[in-house]
Amino acid sequence: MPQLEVRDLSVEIGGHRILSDVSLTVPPRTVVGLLGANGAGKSTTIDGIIGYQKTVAGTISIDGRAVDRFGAARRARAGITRTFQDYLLFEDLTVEENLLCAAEIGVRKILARDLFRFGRPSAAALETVERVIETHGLARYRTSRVEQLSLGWHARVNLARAAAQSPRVLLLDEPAAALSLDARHAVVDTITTLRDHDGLPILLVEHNLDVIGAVCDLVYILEDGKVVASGPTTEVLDSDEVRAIYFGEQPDDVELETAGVPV
Ligand SMILES: Nc1ncnc2c1ncn2[C@@H]1O[C@H](COP(=O)(O)OP(=O)(O)OP(=O)(O)O)[C@@H](O)[C@H]1O
Repeated sequence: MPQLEVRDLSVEIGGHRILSDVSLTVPPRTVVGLLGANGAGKSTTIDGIIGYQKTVAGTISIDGRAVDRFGAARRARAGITRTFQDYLLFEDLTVEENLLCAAEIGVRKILARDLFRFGRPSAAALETVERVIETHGLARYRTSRVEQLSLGWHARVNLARAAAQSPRVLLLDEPAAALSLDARHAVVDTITTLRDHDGLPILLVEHNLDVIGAVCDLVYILEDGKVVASGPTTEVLDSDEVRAIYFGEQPDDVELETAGVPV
């Protein structure tokens, strides 16, 4: 089972240090929350891991295999898959077709732009799509165009599409942002399935503490581009130090609702 290891990752943008020596481990079958106030460096960490953001120092490995010298495309082929806060689904294609595109990319180790080269879907991709539809309860919407679906179902399809790519490591960037309570529950269900059924290591950037409490086994707290606390979720979130740093409030004076961003 794969594990993601990030050691001493540092990023500079325009001469400013944005991340300083960020280290984190995402074990298999584990959801690790990456938390912090706006501007703490969460998205930059994800961008650094996928190879989208140049790093000035640090190592990244999957299951002991270093990938930090790879470009973004090769890291994707090595199994690092991310989702975006903007879902970037193909709205005019069906759920099944969206999943098929992702599955084909995963099976053939190609980029999205190369999809048009292949006339017929591969048997392996079709099989993957069936598995994902079944696992993530998408059967009744398989032939619906994504544009016909509610925001909650967009969120589910977005996560299922990542699963269809057969990742070895999943990086989820605020999958529950701007969703209703019901839709957030759907996201929690889907992430739980990705962890328990697919056994994936999952790094989750999230602000909503209900979602964090429901799915994160471990959390890391970032502040000004540095890890300032880490450990089991309740232990970290309940510590006076983290409550003071992260919520900007005094101990015993904190309502655990949101972490700096409106629900
Ligand atoms: N391309 C860029 N140019 C200049 N500064 C940047 C750039 N990208 C990020 N930053 C800065 O780096 C810091 C970290 O940004 P980042 O987006 O990683 O934070 P975040 O924790 O993901 O915040 P949010 O929760 O708002 O998404 C911020 O101060 C941001 O302004």
